Amino acid sequence: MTANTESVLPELRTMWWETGLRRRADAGLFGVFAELPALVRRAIAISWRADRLRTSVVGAATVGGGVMATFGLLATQRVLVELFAGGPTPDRVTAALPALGALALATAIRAGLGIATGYAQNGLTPRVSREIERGLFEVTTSVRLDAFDQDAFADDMERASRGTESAIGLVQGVMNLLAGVVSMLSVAVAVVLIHPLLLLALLVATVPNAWGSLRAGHQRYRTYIAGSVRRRRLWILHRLMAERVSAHELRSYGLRRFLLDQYDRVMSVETAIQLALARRVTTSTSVGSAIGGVATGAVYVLLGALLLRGHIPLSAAATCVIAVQAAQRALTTMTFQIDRVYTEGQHFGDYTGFMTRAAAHMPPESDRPAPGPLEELEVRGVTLRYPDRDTPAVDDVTLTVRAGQTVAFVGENGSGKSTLAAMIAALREPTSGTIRWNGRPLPEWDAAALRARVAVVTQDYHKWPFTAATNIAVGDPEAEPSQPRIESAARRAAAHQMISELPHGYETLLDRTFASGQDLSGGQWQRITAARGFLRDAELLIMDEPSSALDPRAEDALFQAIRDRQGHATTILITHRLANVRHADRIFVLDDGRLVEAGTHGDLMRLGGRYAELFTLQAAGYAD
Ligand SMILES: Nc1ncnc2c1ncn2[C@@H]1O[C@H](COP(=O)(O)OP(=O)(O)OP(=O)(O)O)[C@@H](O)[C@H]1O
Repeated sequence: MTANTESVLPELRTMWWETGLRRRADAGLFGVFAELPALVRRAIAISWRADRLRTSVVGAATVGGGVMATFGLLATQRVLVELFAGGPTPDRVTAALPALGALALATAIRAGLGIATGYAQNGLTPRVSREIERGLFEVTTSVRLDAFDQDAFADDMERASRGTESAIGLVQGVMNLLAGVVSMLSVAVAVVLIHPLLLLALLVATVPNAWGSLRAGHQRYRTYIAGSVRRRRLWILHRLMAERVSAHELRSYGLRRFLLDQYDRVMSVETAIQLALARRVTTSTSVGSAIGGVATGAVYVLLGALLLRGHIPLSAAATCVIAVQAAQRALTTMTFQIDRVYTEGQHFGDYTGFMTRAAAHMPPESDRPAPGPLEELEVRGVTLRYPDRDTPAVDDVTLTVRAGQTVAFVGENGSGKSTLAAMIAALREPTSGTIRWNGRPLPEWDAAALRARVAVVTQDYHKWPFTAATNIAVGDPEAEPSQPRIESAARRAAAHQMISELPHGYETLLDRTFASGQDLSGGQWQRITAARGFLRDAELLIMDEPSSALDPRAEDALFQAIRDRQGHATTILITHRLANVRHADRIFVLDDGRLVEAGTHGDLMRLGGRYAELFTLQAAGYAD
C-alpha cells in the first residue's frame, strides 16, 4: 500500500499547545511589548487572588534585592576608591574595610532575599494551580451537553486545559521579569550615582544585545511554527505506532510497513528543513554575538575616553565594568522572560476566553421546584437538529409514557432513538417542542432533582478507571456506597458472578493503566454499566442498547430484570433485538427522526408496517 502522506494525513487543526507560540511568531517585537503591561497586571492579579501573603513576600523581596544590588555596587565603588588612593597598601586596605563590610552585608542580605523569594514562589505555585484548575473543572463539568457538539467549543476547551500551566508560567515569568527589571534599574541607579555619563556606557552595552536576543527568540518561534504541520503528523504517527489502542489492528491488518513508510516520508522532509534552519539559526546567533562583542568593545573605548579626559576616576570605570556585566546577566533573564510571559499570556488568554464563552453554555441558575414521582411523561412536537446537520435527528415527535410502563424505541441505525432518549433524560434540550414531566416542561423543574429520578444507561458508556464496585456505585453518587446494594444491582445485570471471579472481586481496578489493573470484555463491561443503571431503582430508567454485546444467558437475565420493573417503575428501552421488546406496553418506531408507528407488539405486527418488516426479518434468522 502506498499513499502520499498529505492524502493520508491531511492538515490537522492547530494543536492547543501551539496557539501561544504561533501568536508570538506573528506578533513581532512591538506587538510583544505593547501587550506586556496588561499581561503583567493579569499575572499579579492571579497571584494576589491565589495567595496575598506570598505575593507580597515575593514583591518585597524582589524590590529589596534590587536595593541591595545598588547598595552593593556603591560599596564596591567605595572599596575601589580606597584601594586606588595613594599611601601604603596596609593603610589602603584598612581604609577599605568598612566599605568591604558593607558589601558583604549587602551580598548576604540579597542572597537571603533570593532564598525568601524562591520559598514564597514554591508555595505560590500549587495555590495558583488550584485556583485556576478548580475554576476550569467547575465549568467543564457543568456546561450543557450540547456545547460539546460544537467543534469550536471542544477545541476551545482543549486549549483552556493548558490554563493551569500557563497561569503558573505567566506568574513565574512576570516575577522573574520584574526581578530582572529591578536588577537593571538598580545597576542604572548605582551607575548614575557614581557618574551620570556611565549610564551612556551601560546603554551602549545592553540595548544592542537586548535587541539581538529578542530577535533570536522571534526567529526561534517562527522556526517552530514553520515545522508545526509536520510535527503534528509525526505526533499522530507516533500514537498510531506506539499505543495500545491501535496495536491490535496494526498487527491484524499488517499496517506496520505502511505506517513506517509514512514516518520515513515525513521525517526526511523534516530532517532537510531542520538542517536548513540550523544554518539560519547559527548565522543569527553569530550576528547576535558579534553585536554584543562590538557593543562591549564600544563600552571599553568609551570608558577609556572618559578616563583619559579625566571625566571619571579609575574606581568609577572599574565599577562600571562590573555593572555592565551585572546588567548583561539581568538582560539575559529579561529577554528570556519577556518571551515566556508573552507566550504563556497567550495561552492564559485562551483559558480566560474559554471561561467567558463557556458561561453561555451554563444551565440557568434558578430556584425551580423539584419534580414529584413520575405520573406522566409527554413528548410534544419535539425536534432536535445537531449543529452542521441538514436534517433533524429527531423530527416533530409526539408520544406519551405513563408511570409503570415499559416502552421501547426501535428503528434503524441513525433514526434518532438515542437523541430522543437524551432529551427525555434532560441531557439535551429540544430545538423545538416540549417534554413535560407531570404536565410541566422539563426546564421548569430543578435539573438536579429531576436527574435524581432518572437513571440512564448510555450506548457509549464510559469505562471509569476505578474498581468494579465504584464503577457500579457511580450510578448513584449521592448515596453512601453500600456493598449489598452494589451486589444486588450487579445480580440484576448478570454481573455478580463475573465480578466475583475477578482477581480482587469487587475491588479489582478496571483500568490497565494501573499496576494491578484489569480489562474486561465488551459484554462484561456492558453488564457493569447495566448494574450502574439498576443501582438506584430510578422511577425512570432509560436503557440504550444495553445488550448489544451480551451472551444469550446474560441478555435473558437482563431483560428479565427489566420486565420485573413493569407496573411499578417506568423503563424506556432502546434495542435492535426486537424479541426483547415483545412485552413492552408500547413500542415507538422511529424512521429518519420521525415517529412512524406506535402500539403493542401485536398491534404493530397486525399493521404489517416497518416494525413487522424488521421483526420478521430478524425472526427469520432463528427459523428453521
Ligand atoms: N453529537 C452529534 N452531533 C451530530 N450529529 C449527531 C450526534 N449524535 C447523533 N447524531 C446524528 O443524529 C442522527 C440520530 O442519531 P442517534 O444516535 O439518535 O440514532 P440512533 O437511532 O440511536 O442510532 P443507533 O441505532 O445507531 O444507535 C444520526 O444521523 C447521527 O449521525
